[in-house]
Amino acid sequence: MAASILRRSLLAPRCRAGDVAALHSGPSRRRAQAPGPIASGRRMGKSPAGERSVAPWVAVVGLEIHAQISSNSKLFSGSQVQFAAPPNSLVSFFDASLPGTLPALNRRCVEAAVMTGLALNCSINKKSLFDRKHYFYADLPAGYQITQQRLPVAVNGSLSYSLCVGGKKNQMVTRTVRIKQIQLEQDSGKSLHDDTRSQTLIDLNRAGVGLMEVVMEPDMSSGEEAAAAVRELQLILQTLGSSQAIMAEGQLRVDANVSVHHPGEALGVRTEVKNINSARFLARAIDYEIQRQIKELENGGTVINETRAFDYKLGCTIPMRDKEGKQDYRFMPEPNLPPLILCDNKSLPANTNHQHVVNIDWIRERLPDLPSVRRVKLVEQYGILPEHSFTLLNEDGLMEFFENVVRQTQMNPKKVIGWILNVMLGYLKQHNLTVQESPVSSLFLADLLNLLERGTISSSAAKQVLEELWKAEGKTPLQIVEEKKLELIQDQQELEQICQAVVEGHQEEVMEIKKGNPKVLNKLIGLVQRTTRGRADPVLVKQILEKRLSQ
Ligand SMILES: Nc1ncnc2c1ncn2[C@@H]1O[C@H](COP(=O)(O)OP(=O)(O)OP(=O)(O)O)[C@@H](O)[C@H]1O
Ligand SMILES: [Mg+2]
Ligand SMILES: [Mg+2]
Repeated sequence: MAASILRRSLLAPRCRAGDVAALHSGPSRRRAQAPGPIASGRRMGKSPAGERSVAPWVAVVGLEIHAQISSNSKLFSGSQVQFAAPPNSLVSFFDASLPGTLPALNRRCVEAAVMTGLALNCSINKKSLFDRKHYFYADLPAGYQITQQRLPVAVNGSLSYSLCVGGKKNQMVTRTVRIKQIQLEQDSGKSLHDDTRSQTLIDLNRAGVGLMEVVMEPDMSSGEEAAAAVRELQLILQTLGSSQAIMAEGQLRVDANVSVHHPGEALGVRTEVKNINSARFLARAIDYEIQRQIKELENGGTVINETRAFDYKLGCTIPMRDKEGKQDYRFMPEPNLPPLILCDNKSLPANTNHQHVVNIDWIRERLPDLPSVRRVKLVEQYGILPEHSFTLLNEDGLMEFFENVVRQTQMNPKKVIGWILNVMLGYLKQHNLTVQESPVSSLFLADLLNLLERGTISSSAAKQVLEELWKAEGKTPLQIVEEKKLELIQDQQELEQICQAVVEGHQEEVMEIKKGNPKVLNKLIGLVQRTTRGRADPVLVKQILEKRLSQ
């Protein structure tokens, strides 16, 4: 069984995200608990029954995530930070490394890193240091990046994330990945390759922008887990406001370190897939890389410690030529920046100007509710399912939309969530719209649900009204109901007549019901609704038909 799973996955030209995860066993695990095995074909000799036993592989994944700090200016200079500005329009002398320029640390960036560290359960170092990391690249004018290598601002944290598992993906499990450290560092510039002129142009707008590098311990074991962890981190950063974390704008870039080994043996050699800026591609890149390494090792080859890139068009990883071999970064202390000293309530010097210190406790007291807390509150407050609370938070603006509707309608939140997730979200996805772009406002949806709740319209009529509301012509739900005459028919006599006509015209169905097949009744109810364009009161219709058919 295990071997057959392996064969299938090795033969598949591309890994499907989830193939590997499906082979893992066990709940959340720390590193001491080895990640679940992946079936492999490594021959281990014959078992007593004469079958060849197979040693499984274990995949190990560790992420380094660069999050662009949400700040108006850069980490060490006053230049503005702005996406898609004209090239080289946001560059100070310091960003261009002109001699004689000096770094001046941006307080906002320090606060963002402390806030993020606290939200990720890290210890915040009251003293941290800046270092120079040297490498030569055209978009790094100084020849080094200022980072925190020896003593970063935050260490030893953890991040809990949830994902769906099981054959039908209907079971949610929560796992934890340890955070090794969070360091402050500068971003580099951007190289723009002009193939037609065989030129490379440099844009330094991004050079010196503040980044937080979040380094995770190698506690994960599949692309799916990594994608779920990154999504949770993204939500946390956005909740804190420490990074906008928009992946499509390069504000959250992930390097995925991947290795495989046999259980009980030392961790394998890792490769590093660089600069992935989509959760979906991250999952695909990791799962591809795991299978590639297993295949390589099973064919007698070796895995080399190299950096690779993910080609999303081909769905595979390829070696990067620019950083082959082990690089010597010649780390050295940054001589132009003193140690970064933070304080807390206890160590706050007397008579200090608050502008001149960063107080960890002050930041801790002002942390907003994190996504995990918000989800629990949503479940408790509205009685919705935990998995629905995930969807509400995962879709940008959906939770606010839901809460606005709930505030303005008498409908039970448990019913409202169905309309939001099944009807609204389905429509938005189908038309590739964000919640903010929804043609139907929360107020109009609430009005519509109120009409339904009060029994003014049926649920099928409500769907028709929604169809009209998508057109965004400014008409209120009530106006649409009146114009299209969609009010619920509750007149007993009128409904009796319609039901009678349906019964008379469908004698075969009537016989079926009388023979004891009650399901056919729904067909007759459906026919009444078709005649009335969904306006008949379904409760009354059912009563009338049941009475008529029992005679
Ligand atoms: N055997 C392994 N398999 C998979 N991942 C690993 C393994 N060993 C370490 N890692 C992961 O590799 C990453 C190492 O990141 P770190 O920033 O410490 O070093 P680096 O990659 O050498 O530096 P750089 O910041 O220059 O990329 C961590 O995320 C860690 O979890
Ligand atoms: Mg790193
Ligand atoms: Mg790395």
